[in-house]
This record gives sequence, structure tokens and C-alpha cells, in this order.
Amino acid sequence: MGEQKETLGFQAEVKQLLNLMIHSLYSNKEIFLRELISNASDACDRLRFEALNNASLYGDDSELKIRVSFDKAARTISIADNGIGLSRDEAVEHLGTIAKSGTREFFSALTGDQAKDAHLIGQFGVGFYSSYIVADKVTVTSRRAGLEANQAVRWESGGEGEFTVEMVERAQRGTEVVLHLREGEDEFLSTWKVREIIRKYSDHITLPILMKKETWDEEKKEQVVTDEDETVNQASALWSRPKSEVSDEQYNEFYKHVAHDFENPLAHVHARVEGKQEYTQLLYIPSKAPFDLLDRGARHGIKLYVRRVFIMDDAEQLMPLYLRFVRGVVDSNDLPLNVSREILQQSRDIEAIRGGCVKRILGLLESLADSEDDAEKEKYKTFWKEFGRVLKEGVGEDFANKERIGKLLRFASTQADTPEESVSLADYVARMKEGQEKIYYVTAETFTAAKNSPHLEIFRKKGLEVLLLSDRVDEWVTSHLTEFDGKQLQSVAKGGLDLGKLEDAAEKEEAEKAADEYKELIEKVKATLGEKVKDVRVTHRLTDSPSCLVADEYDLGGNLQRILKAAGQQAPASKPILEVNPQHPAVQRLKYEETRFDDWANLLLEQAILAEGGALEDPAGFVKRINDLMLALSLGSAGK
Ligand SMILES: Nc1ncnc2c1ncn2[C@@H]1O[C@H](COP(=O)(O)OP(=O)(O)OP(=O)(O)O)[C@@H](O)[C@H]1O
Repeated sequence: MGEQKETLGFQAEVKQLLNLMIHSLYSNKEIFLRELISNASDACDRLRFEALNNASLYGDDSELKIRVSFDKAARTISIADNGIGLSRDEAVEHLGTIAKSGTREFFSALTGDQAKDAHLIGQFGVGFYSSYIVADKVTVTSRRAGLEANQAVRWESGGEGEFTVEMVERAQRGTEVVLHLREGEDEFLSTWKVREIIRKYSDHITLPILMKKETWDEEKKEQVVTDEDETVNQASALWSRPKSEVSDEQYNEFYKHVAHDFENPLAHVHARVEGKQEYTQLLYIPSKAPFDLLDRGARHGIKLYVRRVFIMDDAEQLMPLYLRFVRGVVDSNDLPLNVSREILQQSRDIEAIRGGCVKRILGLLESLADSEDDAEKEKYKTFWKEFGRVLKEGVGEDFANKERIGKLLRFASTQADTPEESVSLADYVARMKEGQEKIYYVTAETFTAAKNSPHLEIFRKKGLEVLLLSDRVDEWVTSHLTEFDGKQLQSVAKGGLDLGKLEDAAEKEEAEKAADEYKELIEKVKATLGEKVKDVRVTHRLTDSPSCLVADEYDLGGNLQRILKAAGQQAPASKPILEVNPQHPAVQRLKYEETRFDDWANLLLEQAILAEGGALEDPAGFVKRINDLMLALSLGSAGK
């Protein structure tokens, strides 16, 4: 003991968040209670988990509960739990900083527009700091499980940049958060009001939430608080109730608790599985992607319970990475209570449960995607916009479900020519032309680059649809999903273009003639470009552009090579094939060019590289060539 009260500063982000939160969330102020009860419940869950290996942490107090009370005279409301508690250092760390993944993204997404920012804050997680919406001072007194009574901590702050901490005595383990209400917030000093809020937002909490009972005092002619406890919530695990007894609102509130989200989920599935493995699953798809969606190391959202006892958060073995956005609860009847992460990793039972969860989620997505109902269909669109990029990873990750995932994919295509990803592979196949055997796609770094790719010219001319892929992960998708519904997926920028039955005899003949006629020129270009290309040939793909690059059938495409390079990975160097268009005047005149043949040949290559979004090895050389040629042309015309 004897440690002096210390004053410390909040991390800059906390100050900013507090400010924003008080203003943007005021219209929703009662949620502070939900957040504090949620934290109290998490703290009890954490204690139960640590106590699995160290039962002495319970001391003589093993009935976990949450108590909400208020003091009218002092104008305070208090939320107390006998969970894991906080040590001094933990209080300083957890209640003074934000240590979440996605923090940077969150702050850079803020707009200054209150309505929009309220949304973002909700998505980011409001938690403990939401106390300051209604309080102008918050006092947290806490004793970590396992520490002595004199090792408790008192944290206090007016939420304006600084907080104090000091060591104090506390008889019981756990945390009490006392809110000193702001002027005008007296509505929270009513049993009736507080009970209503708890029932609305926190009914699903599995621990009892206790309040003192109130009765009517005849003499005083008013409600008085008695000494008797009553449990305000149902305090039974929501997922263990039959579906018919759970309302949509209850499902939604439970979601907000498990997912630490502010908004309603997009959809949920609730099922009891019987048979070899018995378990209950209540799984949700959020309506918004979290800030750290693309971070494959970010935390997962499934809580594991065994026979209603909380075992762990973030049970990554229960969901594959490509479904890392799913939130919810799995409650097993068969796993041992002392199951650890290590055991989970090798458990066959877990594998079966995980397989069941994946099927359930894919089924839920299919039901949205295939629904006749417009609202459900709209949900699938929202889902795809938020999480499509991640679901795509599944094509390579989950071999067993590859086909099902394939059906759920949505792409942009030349059909609408807009960036909106709305075309399924089944839609594409249904629209395939008579005689078309393959599903064609192009990959590029951006939608615009894909849409304007010279490789599409012949496809546009013939009215053949091409999928326009511009996500990085699309390269991964197409390398794993090589077939759909018996049709091969074919890059329009790879290999020799064989349009098969789509080409008529006259076109074939003309192409052969051109190849013959240009043989000599092609050889000359090839000799000029030397090591820069793998081959040069006459194209079938172009109608307007003079040249384009293609990758050999089994080589990496240009886009993939650039992605790998940007990611600092060693890509096997493969050289492109240059295809030139004999219909183009620039190619035709090359037949007669002598003095500047080298410049022209290089330009054919360089513009093809630029058109597909590549970088030139010698940009200065390119600029010089362009200028020389422009000069030569203008001199030529001036001389006329
Ligand atoms: N009642 C409590 N008992 C023990 N620790 C607590 C309690 N309340 C908060 N904490 C600690 O403070 C941390 C910060 O809480 P806060 O509510 O700000 O964020 P969070 O619960 O981690 O996430 P979110 O913001 O998404 O709710 C918690 O992660 C926890 O470690």
C-alpha cells in the first residue's frame, strides 16, 4: 500500500473517441448500460475460463453475478461484477488506451459528419467509454482475481484527457463501475427505467443480473427500495431456448453482445445438431465488415461453450479463415470442460463441429442468394459487398465446399460493364452463346483497366460476355476454380486464343492468310525485341489496338506477377508473348519502315505493357522514342 494517487493522460485516440461518442451517440444514450453489463459478463466468462486450471481463483465466491444499483442522493448508478477484475496495470492499459486492430483504419474513416461517424463508432465498438454519454465522472474500483484485498485499484476520470489511479482496499474480487450522472440524466435513477433497459438489451446475458426489489410504502406514499434481491433478466442461455421462444429483437441484442457490434446483424441461423456430436449453434452474419476484415490474423468471432459453460472466445478452430466474419456461439454437449486450445487443434470432434458450422453458413448464404424474396436478395447483395472478397478465399481454402462457394461468387462483367459485382457463374453460363464452350475472364489491377483491356476487343465484337476481375484475390480464385458446371474458366490474356466454334471458316482463313503474309515482319520484330519477349505472333484478339501481351498457357499472367512482386514475393520470371494486329495501320506501315524500325517495334511492346497496367523498364527511353517519332511525323507533314 501507500502508493500515491497518480494522474495519467489518455492516449490521444481515446480523447478523440470520447468526444465523438458523447456527441454522436447521445440519442442512443441508454446503451451505456448494455455495454457495461456486457463487459461485466465477459469478465465473469474470463474468470471461469482461468479458473478451469486454477479453481482457487474463485475463493469462497463461486456464484458469478452482476449487480446494478443506484443511489438517488448521490446521483450515481453502479454496475458491479465478481468476475476476473483488473490489476492496477490492467486498469491503466485497458481503460486508458485503445489496443484494437483496425484503430488506424477507424480514425482515418471518420468524416466529421455526426450521423455517419455514429455508425462508424458503433461498428468500431463503444464499450466502456460509452459511460461518458451520461456521466461526467466515472469511478472504477476493481480487484483482480488472485490478488490480495490491498491490491485493488481505483481508477477515476471525468473523461477529459486525464485519469487517476491509486491502490485501495477492496474486500471482494471483481469490478464496480460507478457513474456520476450528468445534470439532467436522472431518469436512470429509477428501478423501473433501469429494469426496462436491462430487459431490452441484456436479457440474454447468461448470468443473473440482480437489482434490489422495490415495494410500495403506504406511509411514505412512494416506491422504496428493499433489501431483497431480484433477478431482472431471464439468465438462461438464449441459444438453448427453442427458436419459437426467441424474438427477432432478442436475437439481435444477443448478437450485439457476442459481436461487440452496434448494428443489427444481416442474418442468423440457430440450430441444434443431434447425432454423433451434439451441439447447438447460433451463428450470425454481420451487416457491416469490421475495420480489420482483410487482416487474416484478426480475431475470430465464435465463442465456445460446453454445456452452457463459457470456454473461450475467438475459437479459431470453429470457423475457417474465409468465414472469419461470422459471429456467434457454439455450445457442445460432448467436449470435456477442460478443453484447451491445444486440444481443440487436434480434436476430431471439433473438426466435425466446424464442418457443420461451415455447412450451416453456406446454407444460410444460399438461401439469401436464391431467395425469391426481394428483401432477402438485397441482403445477399449487401453481404457480397461487405464480405465477398473474403468468401472468395474459400475457393482455394475449402476444397470440399469449392463448388458451393463457386455458386455464391458474384462478378462484374462486360454484360453491364459496371463495377457492380452481380453476375453469378450460373448467370454467365445461362447467357453463353451457341457454340461457346468456356467461361471467359480478364484480370487487371483496377476495374477500369479490366474493362478497357485490349484483350476484350474480339469478345466485344462478337458479343461474348467476359467477367471483369479486379480484386487481388481474383487471381487466387481463378487459379483454384478452373471449372464451373463442366465449363472451363479461361483467361482472355493467356495462351493462344481458340474461339473454337465461335469462329467461322472465313475468319479462320483470313487469320491464316495474315499469319503467312506477316511472317517475315514478325520474325524481324522478334529479332529486334530479342530477350524482352518469349514470342511474337499475329493476333486474333484485337480489332482496334495495334498490339497486346499474352501469357503462355502455363505461365503466370502479368497481373499476378505484379501482385506477387508488390507483395515482395519471388515470382518465376516468365516473359510475355507479344501479339500484333495486322489490321492496324501502325503495324501495316511497319512492313515498309526501315530507318525507325527498332523504335516502332519497341513501341508496340511498350504500349502493350502500359495497356495492361505494367511498368516500363526504361520509361525515359519510351518517352524519347515517342518524341522522336512525333517530331519525325510533324517534320514530315511540315515538309509536304
Ligand atoms: N467489468 C470489467 N471487469 C474486468 N475488465 C473489464 C471490465 N470492463 C472492462 N474491462 C477491461 O477493459 C477493456 C476495455 O473495455 P471496453 O469496453 O472499452 O472494450 P472491449 O470490451 O474490449 O471491446 P468493445 O469496445 O468492442 O466493447 C476490456 O477489454 C477489459 O479488458
